[in-house]
Amino acid sequence: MTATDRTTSARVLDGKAALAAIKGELKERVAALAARGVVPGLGTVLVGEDPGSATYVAMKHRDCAEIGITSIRADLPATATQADVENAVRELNDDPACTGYIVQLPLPKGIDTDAVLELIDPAKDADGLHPTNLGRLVLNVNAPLSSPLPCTPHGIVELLRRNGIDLNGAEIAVLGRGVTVGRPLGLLLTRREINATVTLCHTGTRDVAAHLRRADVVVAAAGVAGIVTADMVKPGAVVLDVGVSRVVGDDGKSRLAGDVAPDVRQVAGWVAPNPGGVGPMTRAMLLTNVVDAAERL
Ligand SMILES: Nc1nc2c(c(=O)[nH]1)N[C@@H](CN(C=O)c1ccc(C(=O)N[C@@H](CCC(=O)O)C(=O)O)cc1)CN2
Repeated sequence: MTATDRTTSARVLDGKAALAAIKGELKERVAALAARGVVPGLGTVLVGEDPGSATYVAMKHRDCAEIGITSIRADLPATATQADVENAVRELNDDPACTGYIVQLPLPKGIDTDAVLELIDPAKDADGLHPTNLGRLVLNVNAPLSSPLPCTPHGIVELLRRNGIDLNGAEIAVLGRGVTVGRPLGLLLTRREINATVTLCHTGTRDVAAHLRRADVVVAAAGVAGIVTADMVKPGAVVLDVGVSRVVGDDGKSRLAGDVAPDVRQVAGWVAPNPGGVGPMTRAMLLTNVVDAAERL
């Protein structure tokens, strides 16, 4: 199947089903590690009270419990200083029970995120966001990677692969240039083994719709509710909804909304919904990074 084979209504890229399958695969690898006396342990650093971040961290630890990964939590108050956050990172670097960890993003205003990420031991970087690991993603264009990949970009590629969608030669428009999704995704998709052509659209792009309409695959990671509408999508294209934002509905109630408008389903060949598409894959790839790192010990 190619990226733009036409179907009458969009088929669903089911991230929850893929997550369940990946958990089953990882459970076996964790059992094999246990036989070697290695227990993988995921650490998380959560700063502040953001309810979204708290939910994601809780889900990550629930996933770990299901497959036999130990959990280590460092929950800091919103008043935590740069030094407090950096100390939490140093403790996880030094903790032998922690084989991989993440700093949940975004960090509260006033915390220097780059400085915190740089302190992470690259061998324990379960998010693939340390400069060394991002550098390996840039440099190893033609070599198999043995370093962790950022979870959402890797999850997107894995979700497409598991659904038989071939990216070789595909035109892919990525909307959003953030450090957790858009920018590393562009780097990953242009690696030789994936071989896609990428247009990375952002707030400085003059005619976003024109770029999206040409694409076999659209990845919407702008964090602007409903920014991708049906008229911007080529019939039969694959559309992945990654961005999340909070909107106030007609009833005055606040709710979460993705970047992709509902009418896109009538035009697209495949849609990764939000929720239920790429989000669970982010968690699946985090678990994969933790197990990979433990296997390298
Ligand atoms: N350190 C990181 N911070 C953040 C990352 C990241 O990869 N590393 N990505 C996002 C948030 N994120 C992971 O932390 C994340 C997003 C969504 C989901 C998920 O499973 N979503 C579910 C719905 C969850 C719900 O009920 O609200 C879905 O889409 O079905 C997991 C993780 C920003 N920060």
